Amino acid sequence: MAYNQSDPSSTRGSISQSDTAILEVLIPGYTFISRILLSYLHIDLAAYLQYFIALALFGVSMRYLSEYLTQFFETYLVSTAEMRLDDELFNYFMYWWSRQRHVKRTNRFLAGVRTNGYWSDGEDSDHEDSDGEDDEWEGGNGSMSAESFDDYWTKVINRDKYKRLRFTPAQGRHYFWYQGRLLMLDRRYEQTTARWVLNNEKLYLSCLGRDPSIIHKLLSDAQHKFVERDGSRTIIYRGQRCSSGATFSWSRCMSRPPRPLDTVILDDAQKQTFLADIEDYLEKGTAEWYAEHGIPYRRGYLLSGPPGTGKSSLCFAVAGKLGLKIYLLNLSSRSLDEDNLYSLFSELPRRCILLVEDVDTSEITHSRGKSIFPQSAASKAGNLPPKTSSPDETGKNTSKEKTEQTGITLSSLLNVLDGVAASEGRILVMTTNHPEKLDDALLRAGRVDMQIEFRLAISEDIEKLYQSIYSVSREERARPSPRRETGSKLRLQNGSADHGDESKGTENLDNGEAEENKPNGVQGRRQILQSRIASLAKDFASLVPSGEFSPAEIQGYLLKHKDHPERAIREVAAWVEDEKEKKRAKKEAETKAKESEKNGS
Ligand SMILES: Nc1ncnc2c1ncn2[C@@H]1O[C@H](COP(=O)(O)OP(=O)(O)OP(=O)(O)O)[C@@H](O)[C@H]1O
Repeated sequence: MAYNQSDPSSTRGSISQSDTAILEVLIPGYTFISRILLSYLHIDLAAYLQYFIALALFGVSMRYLSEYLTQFFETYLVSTAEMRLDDELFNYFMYWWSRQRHVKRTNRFLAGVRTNGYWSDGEDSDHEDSDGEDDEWEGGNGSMSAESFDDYWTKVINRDKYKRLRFTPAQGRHYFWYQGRLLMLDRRYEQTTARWVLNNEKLYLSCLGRDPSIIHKLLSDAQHKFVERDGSRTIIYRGQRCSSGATFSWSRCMSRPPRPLDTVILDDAQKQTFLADIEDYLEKGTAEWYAEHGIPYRRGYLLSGPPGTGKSSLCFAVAGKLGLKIYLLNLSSRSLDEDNLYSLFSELPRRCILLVEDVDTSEITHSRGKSIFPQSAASKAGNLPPKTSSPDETGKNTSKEKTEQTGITLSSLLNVLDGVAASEGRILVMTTNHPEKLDDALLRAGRVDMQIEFRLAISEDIEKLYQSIYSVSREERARPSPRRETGSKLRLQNGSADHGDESKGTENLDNGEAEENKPNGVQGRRQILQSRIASLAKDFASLVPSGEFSPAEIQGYLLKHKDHPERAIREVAAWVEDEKEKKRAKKEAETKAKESEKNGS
């Protein structure tokens, strides 16, 4: 470029006016800056321009090169696993991570006290955090003096004040060693436009080399640690919107100790039939048998009966006995639509219990009056009560309205239950207080293969309930020492059921350690206690009318006297009268409300 002395712009260096204009576009303010530099510092920017351009080009090419090299490195020389927040693996990994020593040394972490996130799901946090503190409470001789309660309670309250701190890796990259290999964890929060998604997180776990086996090993180690922690607990999942916000998925909501089947009081034959049927269904070879006969491998049960009669308890106990996970589905969820329902069903594992509680509360399951399906086998056999009313008959609930209210229709539900694309291997358990409200199509054989009717407690059940509340537990009976004996709290009088003053001649097993050395030691005393309880149970059952109260109501009453079996007998007559009166009053109020509604309309 020629240097032109006559041109005033030539003072800006050996570039033409058009070049300056281009530079002005590329670097806004170039003319102004170059003039300032020239006037005050006598620096001609144009003289250095080629160096600046070369530097910029070098910078850009280095950036592209580094991006290319990083991409090349990550694609061909690094193995990476991606974990999503709504996948259980995310929890496994976080749990594993929290137990590693390097976590304590890391200087970037996310700290919080939230107990319902990641691995500490609901109840689990208690189970994980208690660290045997209950042992301290039940230690000693088992006597429950006011002082020992105060001590215990102070401890509990103090512990609850200080929620456990939880540390998880902060957003960004973390390097750590695992089995002699350097690994990298990258935690990222990804942007989402969905309003309801709070936390769209992902974890990326990488190792050097194209062989990802060390990652597989770590993840399987994490899974083992997590599953071992669960032990024999029954795990419960809930269908809910997943972190991406678009679909529904199953997320673990809690785990509970398994409930022994014999604590569910129900007609023995019914209980055994139910269990045997499920066992037969899960037996080796059954799936092949179904396939050979062209029958879809699915089984459905309907547990019906008044509230508080043990429907959910039976399902939970069976799941615990067979080690099955429970998947809870709420059909009334407004955000659940047909596609989500399909995706939830397709995600069900092969062996699990799909529990739909109170199925009648979702309007879509109600009878449509005139069923387009043939009458169910169960109804034909007379197992189901006749239908009393149909929402369609009143003209109030059309199928369109039902869809709008719940997001799914009966036909989509029927299709996921046993349509062509329906999942196989699961056990469907539906519970209801009103089987008569349910649509025939939902109850037809293939969808519901067995119905179990639960009843209000009859004398036999009442006796069993009493025994189960006051008897020494199985675990305690097996234990040689009476240290943790629940029975030790029982206040019983000598001799048979005595309805007198319990403070006189009260017998308990508080001094069990010393008693063990006596000829008729603790075991003998326990047997005596058991037979006393059995005889008291008969007395109790004779005072409670058969078939009037649910097991839940009786259990509720007994719990008020859980340490006083004889007092429970003494006061039961008054309780029965009181409850009857309440029920009468409630019924009257309902009848009046109905009548006034009738008169009003
Ligand atoms: N048959 C039973 N045997 C033992 N316990 C029972 C029984 N029925 C109810 N209970 C007790 O009553 C409580 C409620 O029981 P559960 O939830 O199983 O009743 P449900 O029939 O499912 O009630 P709902 O119809 O209202 O859902 C539980 O604490 C359970 O221990």
